[in-house]
Parts: sequence; C-alpha cells; structure tokens
Amino acid sequence: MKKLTLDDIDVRGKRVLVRVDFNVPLSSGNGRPTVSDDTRIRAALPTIRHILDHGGRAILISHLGRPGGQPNPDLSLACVADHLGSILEERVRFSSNTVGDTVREVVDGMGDGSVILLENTRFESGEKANDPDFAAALAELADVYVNDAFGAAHRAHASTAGVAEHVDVCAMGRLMEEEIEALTKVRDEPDPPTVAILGGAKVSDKIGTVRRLMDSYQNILIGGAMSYTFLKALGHAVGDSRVEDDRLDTAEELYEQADGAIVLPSDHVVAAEFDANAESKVVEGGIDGGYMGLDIGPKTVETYRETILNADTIVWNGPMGVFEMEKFAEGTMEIAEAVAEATDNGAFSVVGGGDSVSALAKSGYTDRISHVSTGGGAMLAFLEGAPLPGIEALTDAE
Ligand SMILES: Nc1ncnc2c1ncn2[C@@H]1O[C@H](COP(=O)(O)OP(=O)(O)O)[C@@H](O)[C@H]1O
Ligand SMILES: O=C(OP(=O)(O)O)[C@H](O)COP(=O)(O)O
Ligand SMILES: [Mg+2]
Repeated sequence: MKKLTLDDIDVRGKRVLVRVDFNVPLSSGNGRPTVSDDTRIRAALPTIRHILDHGGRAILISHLGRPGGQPNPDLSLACVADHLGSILEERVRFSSNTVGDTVREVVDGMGDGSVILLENTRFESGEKANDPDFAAALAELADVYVNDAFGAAHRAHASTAGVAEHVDVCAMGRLMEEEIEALTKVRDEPDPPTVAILGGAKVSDKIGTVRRLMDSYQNILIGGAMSYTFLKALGHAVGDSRVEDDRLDTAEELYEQADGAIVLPSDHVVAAEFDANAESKVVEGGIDGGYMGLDIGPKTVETYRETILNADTIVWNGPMGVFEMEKFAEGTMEIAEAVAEATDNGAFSVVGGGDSVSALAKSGYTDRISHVSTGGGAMLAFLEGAPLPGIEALTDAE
C-alpha cells in the first residue's frame, strides 16, 4: 500500500512533527560528546529543508542509544542539535524535555521556517513500550507527522508507530522514500552470485534474518559478535567472547538448514580485555578462556574476500569487529575494501547500519558503494520482506 509523501501534504504554518533517526555514533573526549559520524543527520536534511523552505515548523524527535527509559546525560541529543545547526546553517533550538507543557508552549511559539530538536525519546519509558499516553503527548505537538527514520522503522515504538494513531495526516519523509526505492531492487531482483555479510553486536535482532536471507542469498558470511553465538552453538570454544546464550538453539538450527551457505570465521583477533590498548593476538580454531574474539583474523578475511569478489550482489550489515578500536578494525576495513573492489568490477552493493556506515566512512570507500543505507536492522527486516511498523502506521495514499 502506497503512503503519503511530502508531496501530498501542505506544511505551511503547520507544526510538523518529524521522527528522524539521529542515533549516531558519538565520541567523548574531554567534556561534551561530539558526533563522530553524521551520515544519518545529513540524510535527513532534504526533509528538514523541504519543511523549512515551505514555511513549516520542524519539530524533530529521535532516540539515541539504549538508555532504558531513564534520562542519561551521556545519551543527550544536545550535541546533535549543535551539529545539525552547523550543517543546516540555521539556528536549531534544543528542548531538554521531550513532552509536556513547557515543550508545548515552546513549540506553539515557534515561527514558520524554524526548527527544534527535542530530547531523546528513549529517556521516557513509554517510548519502547509504545505507551498510548506517551504517543498522545507526542501527538499534541503535531499538526502533521512525518516519519523519516528509516533506521528505526522496524521498531513499533511510540515515536515511530503509536503517535500516528493520534494524528490525522502522517507521511513518509524523503529519506524513507529513497531507501525503499533502492532496497526494493536488492530484495526483489538480486543478481546471482549473491552474498550477505552479517556482523555487529545486535545478534538477537539479526539472527532471525539469516533464515529468510537463506532463500535468496547463496552465501552468508558471518563476522562480529554474531560469530560467537554460532561457533558456541556448534561446540567450539569461544572463551569470553560476546555470546547470546538464549539464541544458541536458533543458531545451530539455522547453520544446519543452510547446508554450507553460512560461513563462519576460522581465525580471530583476540584480547584479554575489551580495551583499545589491550594486547592482541591472532588465534585459529577455538578461543581459550580469559580471551575474547574482537575481530576476524587474516585467514577469514582472505576467504571472505574471495567470495565477495565473485559476487554480483552484495549486502552488508554489521562490522566484522570492534572497529572503533584500531587494533580490532582491520577485518572490517579489509572487508570494506573487498566490497568496494567488487563494486568497481560491476557488482551491486548495499551497506547499511549506523555503525557499519561509520566504519565504511573510516575506510574511505563510501563513494565506491552502490547504495549506502542508513538502516541496519531496518534494512535487514526490509530485505526479508517483513512489514516495517514505522511505514505501516502512515496514512495510505489515495
Ligand atoms: N566481536 C565483537 N565483540 C563485541 N562487539 C563487537 C564485535 N564485533 C563488532 N562489535 C560491535 O558491534 C557494533 C555495531 O553493531 P550493530 O549496531 O549491530 O551494527 P550496525 O549499526 O551497523 O547495524 C560496533 O559498535 C562494534 O564495536
Ligand atoms: O542504529 C540503529 O540500528 P542499527 O544499529 O541496526 O543501524 C537504529 O537507530 C535502531 O536502534 P535500536 O536497534 O536501538 O532500536
Ligand atoms: Mg548500530
């Protein structure tokens, strides 16, 4: 079912509540945190610009990280408001409250063509619970609602789904439109040979995707923390690596069903501590107690590289290791290079996810990828054909 877009709505003089995905990586040196990768902020600019240029008032809402329904100063969106102001070249106000009388007064007093960012929606327990009262409180700030948060479209939360039940006109933003168009191509007509590369930390979210991707993707290369849940399930020693113990059965079942399509790392970069300065070494086979796997090893890189260079369609979500730390970044950087090379040779490549895109930017290969998606979990959910609550909730177009 087609949904309303910005072209179908009149924003002039209206309070436009825009859900964006400003869940961006931050780096905190001394003092206030700063945005270390602003891909998701830049991706929302066309929607924000459209609203301002058409005399609307943009009220931006987003989550940042996983604060668990409690205020947490380390996950405040204040620094994101500053960053947005500098790239938008407009004054961006910030509200340290997300809902309530004070916010409503501020929003009601906004001039046409002005913009405000509200504090992290996940500081409120009603956000993830999709609590109708919290959704209604958000809706009080809106004449129309726009969802441009593709990266969070797989979440049925108050700011991504519930709020739409309380607002008459709910439309997609430009980024949402663009993502759907680009990803429909890799979902519906992927040219073989196909490869999906999956890694990162959000194992429980993504492991189920493997089941669906197995139907359309011939090779599934696993890296990152996800590897250790699979390896442990198959009886390998994984030491103190990050494992989701309640997914072991799923992992084993998937591996068997895949009949060779799922490939796991054969060597690892390990360390005794989760620390940028920890001493690291490469091990093959099992990982001893006291050590944790923090990156894929050189042999694994070589095997994965070969498969990637042979592919005509490549989808990648999730870093191969803790790329934020120099010592554990190499696997991710090498895989980024292989994907860029394959793309130069004619493959169609899609890389998605907040952290994956940040890793890609670090590698310098962003411009050599066919489509860079702002969604990780959302992109995988879309590719497996699951309905995305953040899209479903919007108003149907005639
Ligand atoms: N072996 C590992 N152990 C612990 N964390 C890991 C490991 N490999 C990758 N990670 C972490 O996974 C995070 C990104 O995961 P995720 O959010 O799932 O990816 P994306 O944002 O691209 O969808 C990164 O912060 C990275 O440090
Ligand atoms: O960063 C996000 O997803 P991603 O890590 O899969 O790229 C989205 O903002 C969703 O965040 P969530 O997985 O905490 O709901
Ligand atoms: Mg992430």
